[in-house]
Amino acid sequence: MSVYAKAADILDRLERNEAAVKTLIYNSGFRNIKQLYALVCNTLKYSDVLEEVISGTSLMKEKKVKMNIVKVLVYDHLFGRGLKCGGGWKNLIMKHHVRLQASLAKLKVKRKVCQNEDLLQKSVSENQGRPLPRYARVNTIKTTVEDAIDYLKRDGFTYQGQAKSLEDLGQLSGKNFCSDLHLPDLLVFSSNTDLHAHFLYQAGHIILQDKASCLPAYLLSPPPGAHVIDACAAPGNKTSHLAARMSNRGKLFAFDLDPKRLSTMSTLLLRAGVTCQELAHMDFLKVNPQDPKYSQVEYILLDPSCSGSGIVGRLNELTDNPASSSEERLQALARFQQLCLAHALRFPCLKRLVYSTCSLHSQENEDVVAACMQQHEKSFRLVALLPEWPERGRVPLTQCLRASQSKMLTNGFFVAMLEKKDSEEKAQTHGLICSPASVEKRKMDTGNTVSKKRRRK
Ligand SMILES: C[S@@+](CC[C@H](N)C(=O)[O-])C[C@H]1O[C@@H](n2cnc3c(N)ncnc32)[C@H](O)[C@@H]1O
Repeated sequence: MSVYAKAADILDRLERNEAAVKTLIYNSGFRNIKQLYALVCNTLKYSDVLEEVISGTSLMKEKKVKMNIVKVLVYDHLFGRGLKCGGGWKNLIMKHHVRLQASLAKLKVKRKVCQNEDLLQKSVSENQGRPLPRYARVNTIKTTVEDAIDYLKRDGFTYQGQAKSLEDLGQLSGKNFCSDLHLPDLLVFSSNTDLHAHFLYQAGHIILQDKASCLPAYLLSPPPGAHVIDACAAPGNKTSHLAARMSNRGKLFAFDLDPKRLSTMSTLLLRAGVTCQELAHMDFLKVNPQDPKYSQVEYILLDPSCSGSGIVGRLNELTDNPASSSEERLQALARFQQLCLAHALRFPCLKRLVYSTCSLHSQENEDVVAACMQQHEKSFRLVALLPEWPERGRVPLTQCLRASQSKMLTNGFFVAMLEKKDSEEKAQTHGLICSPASVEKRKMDTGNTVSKKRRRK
């Protein structure tokens, strides 16, 4: 039986509640379990998207076709690796190819997204448990926080002032909104607020960005006029945030390997009024740190590809499978992340670097940073970040920050900041690091073993 027939059969059985997905797959007797697992799980994740796309065509009016076989075929055709079959099924899909593409494009316009993945996240997150508040970062290149608040008030929203606790964020309802308690340019709305059609978003005055993903540029905090690298930049929310921190002055070199994501990024930066960027379709690992072009680069933001396990609504129970977060895959990602981090530290004038992921796995977070620090501890220190942020990196790396849905009402996230030891400009000057007293207190609270070792020395 082909993988498509097998996957459709498993979807039928799931609908009949015959067993859990993993059980059905492992008991299927199919030779390539990994391939089958990926196809079934991805079809499930895209299920409502697929149904809507298919309903925009006359595919289901064809004789003897059933929904689940059509779903797996359309999944692979539109979102997967392309159909790996011939004969009747391929002919069927190809006959409806143009309609399918048109229906997909229509759905993207309707949901106001550019990427297939965004379609997925939106559809999945809408069906998930406790919803997160909605965050909007005020784009200070185009407006001020005060003007954005005034505009929203005139538009029927009720401003509640600055939040005093995380509970204030979780309790927002209706058209109430507030300023965030940690990040100064961030406004917080109730979970059912959709600002995609709002003038402030359409005009680039606000950027709809999860709170945790605002941390890297906020913490790196390059001053106006600085030379900065955004190493893995697309689709560019953090790039536009960096530009705002730089008051749109200086040089912002942004690299990405994916041309489609880069083109989305150009649109996003244009809307945000960013002009200090220089985008390059390039492998960051091949960017030469000795190139005179980068001789003044003092700040690097490194937000490399990761497992994405922190994204709320990714159906973690499904993605926790051999195809997506196997130890093998995590190790490959961690190797790539380590290479990027080591490469970034080769830029001769680097003063400060922020490393971030939207992963929950310590293999991609603390382990990557700890391995790098072992190699570079003579020249770089790990900066202890935001004393008021309660969720910390896992011991011993409590200088770093973590964020999670349950504790911080954000997507799962990790941030570390490395600073050159002889750097004249200290993060302290930006008020972004812990005072010595609060670091000491946290060391005592967490039993920071690194600090203990240092003390022993
Ligand atoms: C987590 S995403 C970055 C998100 C982005 N920082 C933002 O906030 O919008 C990781 C990006 O790294 C890019 N990437 C992966 N490998 C790369 C490499 N070797 N060089 C440059 N970019 C790379 C991917 O195409 C992807 O767009």
